[in-house]
Amino acid sequence: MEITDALPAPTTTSVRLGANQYGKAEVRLVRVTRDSDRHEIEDLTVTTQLRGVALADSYTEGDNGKVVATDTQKNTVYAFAKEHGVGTPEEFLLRLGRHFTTAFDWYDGATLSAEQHSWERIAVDGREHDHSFVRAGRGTRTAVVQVDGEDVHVLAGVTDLTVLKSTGSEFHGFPRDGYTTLAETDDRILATSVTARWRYTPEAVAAGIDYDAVYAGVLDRMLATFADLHSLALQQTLFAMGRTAIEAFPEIAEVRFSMPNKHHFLVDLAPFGLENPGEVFFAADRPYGLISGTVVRDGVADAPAAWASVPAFV
Ligand SMILES: O=c1[nH]c(=O)c2[nH]c(=O)[nH]c2[nH]1
Repeated sequence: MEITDALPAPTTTSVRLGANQYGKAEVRLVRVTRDSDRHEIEDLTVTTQLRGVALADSYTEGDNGKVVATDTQKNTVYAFAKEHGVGTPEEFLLRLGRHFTTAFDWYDGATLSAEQHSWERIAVDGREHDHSFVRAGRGTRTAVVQVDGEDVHVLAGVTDLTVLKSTGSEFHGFPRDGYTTLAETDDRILATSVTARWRYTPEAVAAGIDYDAVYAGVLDRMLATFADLHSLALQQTLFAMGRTAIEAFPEIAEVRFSMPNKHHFLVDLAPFGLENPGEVFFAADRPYGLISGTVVRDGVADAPAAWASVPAFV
């Protein structure tokens, strides 16, 4: 049998384009308002979806004459954040929706959606910090108990403790080679999602620990240190956060951290005739720097059994 015999006979099947829409999904927008030393941050994930019968040709013929590029839609989100501010997600989306459907009158409709990521100011000594924030919810508390023969180890911790400071962070002085493009900076956003686990000393475990109180105290001190330390690198912030926990609580033997460096890139608004002096950022989700480290109280014995099967660093 020849191969051609196996092909179906030609038919008169016809197809048509059904419902469709297109746009940019999950535009990560962070807007810093820095009119005074007390910064405000607004953080949205925005999705634009545009529709119109006139768009059919783009699907059926490859005719892009009426296709406002999804890249343009993304730029519009950032430029509008600069030009008009953000405000409520509803009003921000209304502005975008009106723009797309009036500036390009062939669009019959649009679906604009947003998730708002809520931040609270970090409180330091009862005072709300001007430019350091923690995601509402303050992370998830974790605990591990290891029984190893007669020994009992207790690890406490937190994960997804997402923090951001809109200034008070620099990064420079790093080696440059032929592959280095990163610009040195003396003012950047520093943001991370802290995973920390701390081990209590066996003596403290035996004597009894007010686990709730230490957990709350460790979080308060770590957050205050994140807020107050003028950071030269996330590595430096990590060490200082571990140090403050160990200094404040004699029950703690060591702290292990994993901290993704959640990069925020300044959006280049110059092509749209707009300046961007540290106000509108693209919050990238990957790749991210991953900074891990352990801070250890001098003089305490190592306890490898405490960490068995617990990832040292995530
Ligand atoms: O705080 C930082 N530490 C790094 O090691 C690093 N590397 C990088 O590209 N940016 C940063 N930021």
